[in-house]
Amino acid sequence: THFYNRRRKWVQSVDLIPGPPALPIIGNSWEILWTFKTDQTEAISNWTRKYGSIYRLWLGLGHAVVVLNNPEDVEILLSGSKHIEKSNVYRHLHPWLGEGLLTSKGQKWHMRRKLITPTFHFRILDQFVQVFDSNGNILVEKLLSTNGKTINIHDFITLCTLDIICETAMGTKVNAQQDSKSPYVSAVSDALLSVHMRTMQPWLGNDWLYNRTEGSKTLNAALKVLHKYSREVIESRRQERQERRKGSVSISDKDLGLKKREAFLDLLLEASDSAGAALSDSDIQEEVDTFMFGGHDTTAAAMSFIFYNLAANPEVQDRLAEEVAEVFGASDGAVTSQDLAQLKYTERVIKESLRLYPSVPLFARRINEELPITGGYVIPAGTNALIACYQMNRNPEVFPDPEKFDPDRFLPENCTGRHPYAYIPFSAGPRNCIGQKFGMLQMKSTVAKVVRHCVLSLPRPGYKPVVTGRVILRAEDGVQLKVSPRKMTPSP
Ligand code: HEM
Repeated sequence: THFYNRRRKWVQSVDLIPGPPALPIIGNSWEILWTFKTDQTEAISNWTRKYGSIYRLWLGLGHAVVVLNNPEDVEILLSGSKHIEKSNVYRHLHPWLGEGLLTSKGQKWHMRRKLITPTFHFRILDQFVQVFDSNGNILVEKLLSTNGKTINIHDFITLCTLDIICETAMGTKVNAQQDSKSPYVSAVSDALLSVHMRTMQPWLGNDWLYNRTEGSKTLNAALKVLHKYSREVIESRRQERQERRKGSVSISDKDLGLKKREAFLDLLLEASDSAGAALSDSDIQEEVDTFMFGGHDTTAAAMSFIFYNLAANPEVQDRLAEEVAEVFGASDGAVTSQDLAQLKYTERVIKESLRLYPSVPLFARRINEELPITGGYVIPAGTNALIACYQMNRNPEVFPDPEKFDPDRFLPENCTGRHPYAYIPFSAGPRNCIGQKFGMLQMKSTVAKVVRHCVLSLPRPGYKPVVTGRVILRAEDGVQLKVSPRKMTPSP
């Protein structure tokens, strides 16, 4: 009776928050599954239009989630250090990422975040600019070799961002752009798809059921390849460091370029040695796998949509091309982070594209202690709070005419007065995206490189990719575009 009364009180406190009528046991999940097929984005957009800035959903089997769309509430949740635990859905990532930065909690997360933050210092990011640049050159070459045929540009960009993250996170080259059929590249794509599909089918949250599916077998096979690769890289790097300390290693000239640059992995090994917080190889593996996961699919999705927006808005593409020509002139010399810092319009284009197509459309926190928010509402302990970034970014009160692609929304003068939590594609507060600066720098470099050499156009007038909310925002059939060479303006 005691349990029943407590449960009843809890259900009542959740139901003080408005929301769609829910069926017994399956709650509102049927609406996602039947009415909206597998697209949570559409479902949440509909509910947001109907219920506004806060509403609750029953996800089935008594699980409740509170969706927050009001920047003030989002700030209350994210700015403090109390509610930093991720929601249960993130456990689908555990088989791949273990308890790395993205999925860990409590003391472990605090300790790791402190240890890893300095590895993203801008001086360290500077040394990656050359990696962005050289991989951008290969991307341009690959894009131009399509000779104006309609392509799914997302496939090309994913291989490029995978090459970049391997080189910067592990200091190794998988040459994905040159060898897209390699077992490593296929394993990344299989693992991503399996995780995406599991999150779309709530009943597969049950491990017993999931372990009997084909998806689980594909995931396990892919993880074997991925984990073996990162484990071997870590082992050999640790050994190399030890030998170097003993002064017995000689590096060939060919390797020198790659070795001189410290990858995140080297910095983690360094930090682990010097901070006295020795991390085991499997601790380091969790973090390296986390960078691999968080650091390439997000930027690939973002850039696919940026290129779509540029193709759909030729005047924006021309203006961006002008800026790139101004900064780089006819020079084909090495790009520096100072050059990239001058690309202000490019930066606004990226921000505006992330507004309409945020790579992480939803993120969620576990509420362990009741949280009072605005309007007299209280989010009860034992629920999850969901930040619906995709929907917040299309709120017409914050972004008038929200479907319009207008990079000037991010001119400094147009940002004044906008609530700082109204636009947070990289999340905000102590548990925000640690790779934000890295991601922005990489996107600026690649977008500028592509627009400098290519003209992007739509496959047919009025084409618009159909988005589907998975863990990372995707276009249903990829992002279809045509690429042709851009005539360089002759230097004066
Ligand atoms: C367009 C690019 C990117 C976007 C939009 C993005 C977005 C986000 C968001 C929204 C979160 C918070 C997720 C949550 O609360 O569950 C996050 C966390 C994280 N991101 Fe990114 N990200 C991007 C690029 C990157 C890159 C390039 C890296 C690594 C090199 C990275 C590594 C991480 C990590 C490790 C976390 C977890 C941080 C923590 O919990 O302490 N991200 N990202």
